[in-house]
Amino acid sequence: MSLYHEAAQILDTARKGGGSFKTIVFSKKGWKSDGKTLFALTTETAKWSEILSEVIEKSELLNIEKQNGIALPAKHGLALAITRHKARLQAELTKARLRRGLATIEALRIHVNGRVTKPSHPRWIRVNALRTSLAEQLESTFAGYRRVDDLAAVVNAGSDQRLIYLDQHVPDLVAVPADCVLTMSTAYKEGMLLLQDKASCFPAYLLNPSAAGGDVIDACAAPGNKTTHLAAILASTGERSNDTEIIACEKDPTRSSVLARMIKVAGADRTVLVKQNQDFFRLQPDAKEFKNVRSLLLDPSCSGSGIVGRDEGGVVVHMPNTLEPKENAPSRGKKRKRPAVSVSAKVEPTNDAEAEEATPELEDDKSKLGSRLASLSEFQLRMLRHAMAFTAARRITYSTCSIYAEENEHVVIKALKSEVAVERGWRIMKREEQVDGMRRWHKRGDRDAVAEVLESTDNKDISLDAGQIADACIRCIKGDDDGTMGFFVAGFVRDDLQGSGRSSNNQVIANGHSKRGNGAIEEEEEEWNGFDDDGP
Ligand SMILES: C[S@@+](CC[C@H](N)C(=O)[O-])C[C@H]1O[C@@H](n2cnc3c(N)ncnc32)[C@H](O)[C@@H]1O
Repeated sequence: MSLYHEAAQILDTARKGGGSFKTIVFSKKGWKSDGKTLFALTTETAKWSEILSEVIEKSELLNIEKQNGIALPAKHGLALAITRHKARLQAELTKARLRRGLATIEALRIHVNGRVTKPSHPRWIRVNALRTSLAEQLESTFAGYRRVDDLAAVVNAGSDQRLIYLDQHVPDLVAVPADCVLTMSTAYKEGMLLLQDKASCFPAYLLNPSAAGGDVIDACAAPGNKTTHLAAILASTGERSNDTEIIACEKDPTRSSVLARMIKVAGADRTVLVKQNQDFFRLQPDAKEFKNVRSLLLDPSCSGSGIVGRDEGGVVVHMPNTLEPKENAPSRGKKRKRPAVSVSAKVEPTNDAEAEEATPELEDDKSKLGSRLASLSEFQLRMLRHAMAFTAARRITYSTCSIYAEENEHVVIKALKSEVAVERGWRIMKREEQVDGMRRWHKRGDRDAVAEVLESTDNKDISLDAGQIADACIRCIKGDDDGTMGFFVAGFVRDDLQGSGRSSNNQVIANGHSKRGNGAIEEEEEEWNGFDDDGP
């Protein structure tokens, strides 16, 4: 039975946002079951989970089989419990099929598989203002597309429908059905179109670099989605002085060369100074080179928990409503030591030996996640404090593609309370101070998460309350109707600043040595295959 218990654990972890099935299954060693079998079983179960949940709910199986999931004495197999209710379950399956207007079980199977291959996510495309314009692309690449005013129409489009939705928050951003293949188009290959999730466009847009003037540092830049977006914003405002520079840092050597290539393909190399293999922490905030840095974009490594899993086609794991564990419900089984665990990992183990194994693994995963989040958030906070130390800086955005408050609201509050923030007068960028589209964006920070850290210590240096700070933070929720990945962004501003001079080099620095020359990186020309969204 360990296959089913292990699959249940994986489904439960995925349901709680713990990553894609592929990541959960293959990043862990020590499963008793074969990894490929586990992967196949969990993805199939997830696909069918909507139908299964409906059938289980309507058959009231869980009310009959106790409140807390299917609990079985050791002598029963799980199959026997299901067999006992076979007629009831079959009747509900038939009803579920008929509710969907499907004549046969084969048609239902095709329907389920069809839903999976069609993700509930549009394909977001940023039109790169450095190379083209939205109007130009609507008349060329998207000439055969029908414009719609409803994102849902794009998400639910059939595979042969060519629809386009112009985003209402971020300029130059469009959505098309996920199965529209644009990677073969000339516009894509020439860097006019960039595949970038809507949420991932928020940081550069919120930073609004022209508002502060001066140079901009992108501290964690590869593969370069946000760097090229910054460059495009500067170009489209028409306010860019020839001197304004974006300094893009990337620590990882492999990702550094990807960044350099993206900058070039996107046509941002006249504005962007790429610092390859550069650790942001090693930049001296008071160095002459950075005396004109007014804005910093921080998009550091994070848990990546907001990224929409691609391996299972955006499958959501559904659970029957009646399965929510009831805390005081009695558990079954003679020697059970813990309350029943119901399935998504909620089928109880059929014998006590398995119960002893299954539960600690769940606890172990939780504690592993906890320590991972603790070290990530410590690193993220250090990044923010370092950014706040740049002498002339007056705007910062901090973002993650994480769903966890530990990496988001908690980091924001700790940064606001830090010595450097207090000394230099950094405060949160209030909602009313944000650029139009971000001010209008409806999903804001988690007030309870803000309050948890804000109210735990002395707050004399923070004038806003938890509600105001949460409202200043921006969130995107993975898998909801907005069609974005899970994301978080907050802005920081500092008011009392004197201006200073500026530098004007377009150069590439590799391994700390600068190579001057039109910003171009001398490397062999490869065919441009573009980038997907940024990873964790
Ligand atoms: C979430 S990704 C950035 C995605 C990027 N902003 C984009 O939109 O395309 C984080 C990046 O930060 C880099 N990184 C991590 N620590 C760093 C450090 N100390 N200095 C500079 N880069 C760092 C990682 O190698 C990774 O490429």
